[in-house]
Amino acid sequence: MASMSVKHAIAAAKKLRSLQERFNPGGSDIYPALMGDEAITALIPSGNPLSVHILMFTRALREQGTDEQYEKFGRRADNNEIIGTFAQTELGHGTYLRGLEARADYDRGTEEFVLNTPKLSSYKWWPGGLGQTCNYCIFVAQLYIDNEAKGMAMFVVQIRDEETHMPLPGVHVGEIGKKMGLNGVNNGFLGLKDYRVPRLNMLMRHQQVLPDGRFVKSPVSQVSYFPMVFVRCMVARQNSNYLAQAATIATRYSVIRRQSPIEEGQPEPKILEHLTQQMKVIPEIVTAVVYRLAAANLQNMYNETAEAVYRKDFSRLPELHALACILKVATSYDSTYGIERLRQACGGHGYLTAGNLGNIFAMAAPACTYEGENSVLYLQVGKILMKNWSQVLAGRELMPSMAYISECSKMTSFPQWTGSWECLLKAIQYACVGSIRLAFQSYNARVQSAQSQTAAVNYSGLELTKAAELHGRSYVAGNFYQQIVNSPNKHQRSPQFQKVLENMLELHLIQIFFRHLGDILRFIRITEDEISALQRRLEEVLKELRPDAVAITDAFDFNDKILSSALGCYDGNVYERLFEAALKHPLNRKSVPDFFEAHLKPFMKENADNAKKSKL
Ligand SMILES: CCCCCCCCC/C=C/C(=O)SCCNC(=O)CCNC(=O)[C@H](O)C(C)(C)COP(=O)(O)OP(=O)(O)OC[C@H]1O[C@@H](n2cnc3c(N)ncnc32)[C@H](O)[C@@H]1OP(=O)(O)O
Ligand SMILES: Cc1cc2nc3c(=O)[nH]c(=O)nc-3n(C[C@H](O)[C@H](O)[C@H](O)COP(=O)(O)OP(=O)(O)OC[C@H]3O[C@@H](n4cnc5c(N)ncnc54)[C@H](O)[C@@H]3O)c2cc1C
Repeated sequence: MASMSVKHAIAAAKKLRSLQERFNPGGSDIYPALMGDEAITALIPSGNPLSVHILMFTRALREQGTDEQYEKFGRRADNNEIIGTFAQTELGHGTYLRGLEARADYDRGTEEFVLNTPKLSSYKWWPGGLGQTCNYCIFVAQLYIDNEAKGMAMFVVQIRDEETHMPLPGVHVGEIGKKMGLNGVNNGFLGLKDYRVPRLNMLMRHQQVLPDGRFVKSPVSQVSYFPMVFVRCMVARQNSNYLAQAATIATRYSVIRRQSPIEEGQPEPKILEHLTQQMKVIPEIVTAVVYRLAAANLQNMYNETAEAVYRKDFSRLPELHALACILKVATSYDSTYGIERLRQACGGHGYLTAGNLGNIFAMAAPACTYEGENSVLYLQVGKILMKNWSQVLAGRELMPSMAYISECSKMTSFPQWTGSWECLLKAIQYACVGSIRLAFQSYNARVQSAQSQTAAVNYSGLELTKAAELHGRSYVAGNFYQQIVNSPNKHQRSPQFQKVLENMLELHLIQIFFRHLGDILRFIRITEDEISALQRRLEEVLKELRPDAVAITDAFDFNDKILSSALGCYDGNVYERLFEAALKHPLNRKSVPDFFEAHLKPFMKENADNAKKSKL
C-alpha cells in the first residue's frame, strides 16, 4: 500500500507542478501547496506520503532558514528534488516540547553539530514519510553549547543516500507500524548516533550559532513553533473538507434510500423526509460550510502574519496562535463527531467499506491528535484567555478576535431575550465571558495561594477548557454571522441564495444554542416558552433547508473519484454499485470457500457424530 501511495503521490505531484507553473509561476503563495496537498491527499484514500514534505518540510526551510539556506536546501525541496519530513515528536514526547530529548552539541573545533538520540525514548517517532519516503528531514533537537541548554533548534539532516536511498551511517530509520488509517503514509522512526552536520545546517533565520560558538537568541522564541501553526490552519480546512465529503455521501444516500412510511398506507418515503434523519444530516452540511468559511478566514490571517514575520514583525503571532489552536481543535472534534453521525445515518450500508465513510473518519480522526493534541491546545487557549482577562480588568484593549470579551465584560446583565440571531450570538458570547470570569477566579485564587502558573493551569484545567471551547464557538459563529449578514458582497447574491444562507445561519445558531444550553442558562435567564419557541424554529428551519440539501452538497463539487463511495455516487445507482463492489470481494471468486473442506465440514461432522453417540 505504501509504495502504491508513493507512486500515486508522485504522479499527482507532477500534475500539480505543471498546474502550479501555469497558474502561479514561481509564486510562493501558500495556496498551491495547500491545493497540492489537498488534491493529492484526496486522490489517495490511504493518505499522502508527501503531505508533511509539502506542508512542513518545505515551509520550515522557507520560514525558519536564511535566504542562503533556502537557496541551498529549500529550492531543491520545493522542486521535489529532495523529499523531507518534520521530525519533532519522539517516542517519549509529543506535547511537551521542552522535554524533547534529541540533542545537538556544537563542536566549535570543526564548526559542526553532533546530533544524538541518546535513549530509545529520544527516537523521533511518527513523522509522516520518515519510514521509507524521505531522504531528508527537519530534525528538532535541544541545542547545547559547552553542554549548556539553549532551547529548541531545527537542523536540516540528510538521512538517506540520494542515489541509493540507503540510510547513511549513524542513521537508524524505519516504519512505526500499521495505524487505524492513513496506512499509505509510512510514518517513521529515526535514531541518530554521533551524526555530524555542518553549522550551516541549523536553520538560522531567527536564532544563530556563530562559528566561535556564540549563541544569538531569537527575538521571539515562539516563532520556532510557526510550522505547527501553518498545519493547524491546514487542518481546519482539511477536516471541514472531510466533513463536507461525508455530508455529500449521506445526503445523496438519504434521498435515494426509501424506508418506513410516515403515514399508514402511504408509500415508503426517502429517509431524508424523516425529521430525525434531517437532524442528523442537515446540521452537518451546515457545519462543513461554517468551518470552510472560518478556515478560509484563518488562512488569510496566516498569510498576513507570515508576511509580517518575514519582516520581523511578530505582533500578530499570539492572536494567530490562539485562533489556529481554537479552529484546529473545533474542526477536528466536530468533523470526527459529524462524520460518525453521518455514517450512522446511512444504516448498515454506512458500515460497508464500499461506502467509504469509515475511511473518511479514519483520515479525519488523527487531526484531533497531531499538530498538538486537542485538549492540550484548549489549555493553551485557556491560558491565553486568562492573560486577556487580566487585560480586561486593567482596562486595556484586546486583540480583534477577542474584542467581544471586552464588550460582554461591561454588561451588568443580559438584555431582554428576543431570540434574534444577534441575541443568540450574544448569548453564546456572554456565556463564554461568564465562563472566562469563573475560570479566572479559580485560576487566580490558585496563583494567589502560591501555586505556580503551570500547576494553576492544570488544576483549573476543566474550567479553562470550557472557556476555550466557548471562545471557539463564539469566534466561529461570529465569523459565520458576519459572512451572511454583513458581507460586503451580500448585494451580489440572489435573494433565493441569501435566503438559503440565512437558513443555514439560523440552523447553526440554534444548534449551538441547544448544544450549550446548560452553559448559557448558567448566566442568562430564559423562559420555557422562549426555549420551546427555539425548538419549533429548529424543526421549521430543517424543513426549510430540506429541499436545498442536495444542491448545497453538490456545490461542494466532489467528483465520484474523490468521494469513492457507492452510497454517494452522483448518478444515485446505490444498490447496483453496492452489489458490484460485493461481487468483487475475493470470497466471491469461488462458490465453495476453501475453508469448507479444511475446517467447517470436519467441525460439523464431528458435532453430528457426537450427537449420534450421545443418543446411543
Ligand atoms: C492538510 C492538513 C494536514 C494534513 C497532513 C498532516 C499530517 C500530520 C502532520 C503532523 C505533524 C505534527 O504533528 S508535528 C508535531 C506537532 N506537535 C505539537 O504541536 C506539539 C504541541 N505542543 C506545543 O505546541 C507546546 O509544547 C505547548 C503545548 C504549546 C507548550 O509550549 P511551551 O512548553 O513552550 O510553554 P507555554 O508556556 O505553553 O508557551 C510559551 C509561550 O509560547 C506561546 N506559544 C506556544 N505555542 C505557540 C505557537 N505555536 N505559536 C505562537 N506562540 C506559541 C504560548 O502562548 C506562551 O506565550 P506566553 O504565555 O505569552 O509566554
Ligand atoms: C497520524 C499522525 C501523524 C503525525 N505526524 C507527525 C509528524 O509528521 N511530525 C511530528 O513531529 N509528529 C507527528 N505526529 C505526532 C503528534 O504530533 C503527537 O502525537 C501529538 O503532538 C501528541 O503528542 P503525544 O502523542 O506524545 O501524546 P501526549 O502528549 O503523550 O498526550 C497523551 C495524553 O496526555 C495529555 N497531556 C499531555 N500533556 C498535557 C498537559 N500539559 N496537560 C494536560 N494533558 C496533557 C494529552 O491531552 C493526551 O490526552 C503525528 C501523529 C499522528 C497520530
